[in-house]
Amino acid sequence: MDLRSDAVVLFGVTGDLVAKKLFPALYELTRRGRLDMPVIGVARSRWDHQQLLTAARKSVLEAQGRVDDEVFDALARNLTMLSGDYADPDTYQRLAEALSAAERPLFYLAIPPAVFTPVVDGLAGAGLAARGRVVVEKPFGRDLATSHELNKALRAAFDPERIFRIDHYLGKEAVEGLRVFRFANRLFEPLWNAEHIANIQVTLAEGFGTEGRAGFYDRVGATRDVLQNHMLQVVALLAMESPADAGDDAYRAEEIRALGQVEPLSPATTVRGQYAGYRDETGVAADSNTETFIATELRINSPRWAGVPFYLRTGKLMPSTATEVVVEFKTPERNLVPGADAAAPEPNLLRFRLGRHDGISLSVQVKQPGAEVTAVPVELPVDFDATLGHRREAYERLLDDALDGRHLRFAREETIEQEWRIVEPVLDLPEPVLSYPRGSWGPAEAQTLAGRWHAPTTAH
Ligand SMILES: NC(=O)C1=CN([C@@H]2O[C@H](COP(=O)(O)OP(=O)(O)OC[C@H]3O[C@@H](n4cnc5c(N)ncnc54)[C@H](OP(=O)(O)O)[C@@H]3O)[C@@H](O)[C@H]2O)C=CC1
Ligand SMILES: O=C1O[C@H](COP(=O)(O)O)[C@@H](O)[C@H](O)[C@H]1O
Repeated sequence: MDLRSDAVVLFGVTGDLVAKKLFPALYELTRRGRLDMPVIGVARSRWDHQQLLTAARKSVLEAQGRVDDEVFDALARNLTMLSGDYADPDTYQRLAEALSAAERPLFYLAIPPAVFTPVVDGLAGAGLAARGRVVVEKPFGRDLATSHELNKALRAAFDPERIFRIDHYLGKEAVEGLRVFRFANRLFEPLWNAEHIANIQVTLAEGFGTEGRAGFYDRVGATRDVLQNHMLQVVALLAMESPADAGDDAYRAEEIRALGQVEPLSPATTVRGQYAGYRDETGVAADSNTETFIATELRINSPRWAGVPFYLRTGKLMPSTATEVVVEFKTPERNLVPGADAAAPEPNLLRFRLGRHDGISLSVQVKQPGAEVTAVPVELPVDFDATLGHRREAYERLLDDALDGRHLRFAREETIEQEWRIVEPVLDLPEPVLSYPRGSWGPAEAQTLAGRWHAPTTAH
């Protein structure tokens, strides 16, 4: 492993991501003795030191419900603020002075994608890129062509080994756990194919709207925000073949191969929606055609998945907040035991809950009590919090990894390129988005796409 970084620079320290995820991650790393180094917050806003500390404390309090003063004071001693314009070379000169004692700073770009390249250029101009690592947030570019351009700009400034492309779903224990479920259980592997699986559904539902990020969101939309990255990453883990060995490179190679077999999405089997009232939000264009919801059907050209649709849907202001995969198995070849009301028995459903209350459940048929022999589904649930105890948050794990120069849980360039290739046909479609009521599962047209969507079981 490479030497650990010895300073952190957070570009966009006044922003939503830092408030929601990065301050709590820094606090937790401090608690565990993993962050005794300078942390410099950079922004255009002219925050003083006290404003920075107030924001950091507030965000820890909101994330955890309490603040341990001893831990927070240790973090606060390392925090400093640097305000400046990203187009002004003076900003980077002042940063270079502040980092004069740091040999391996980590630069975290928690800023809108449009500013990634100017900041990378600024760091290179001040001689900071040569000895630093850079963490780039998603979405990585706006499409395949711009992701190539961004890679070019990053590679011109940073050694490839020092570039870390975040897809924070890779840092989630439950998402990483898909790999364990698939390859550490003999039970399901013989069934994991078109012969036994009817369809696979992935839902990333959010019960909230743009939460003050509408200006950013309106330029991005649901496809670029989460479908292109988080959801396709989950699909890759579900669909991949077993790797040649247990090494990380072998796993990543299989993921890339699986994505390479995914057909580009088709507008004909895609429904885009926008929640009612979205255009009235500050920062949203009055005639915005940005989708806050997308549902689509994905197909994989491989013997394992021939004829098996993967249905994906994501949206803001849905009935609940949940990220869930449902694997729907085919029903028995012969219908010997009817389900309720003499209908065919329900299919077995294997659910992976990947959100905050993560876990797994499997529905199986058991005998309905009574004189008749009929089937009724029951759930075999596992709740990870209750069974496995507390696990670290994704951003804490990823920040820790990046500080150590560990790439395992970061997205590869080829993965991101495949993801853009897959979504490209449904980006910026000219057809008007369909309006949907707040708190619904999107436009009516999306309801029939999957035949029958399985609603997530978690609401939190
Ligand atoms: N928020 C989230 O939940 C998540 C965000 N991300 C990604 O993280 C990155 C940051 O997201 P988020 O924090 O939500 O973004 P914000 O919209 O909150 O922006 C972050 C900061 O960037 C600065 N900024 C805004 N616009 C510009 C601009 N045009 N030029 C220069 N600076 C600007 C602002 O600070 P100031 O004006 O003070 O300089 C702002 O506080 C994005 O790439 C996003 O995709 C990824 C996962 C989740
Ligand atoms: O990257 C993003 O992800 C979050 C959802 O992440 P989760 O860990 O809460 O499931 C989403 O809300 C945000 O819009 C997007 O930028």
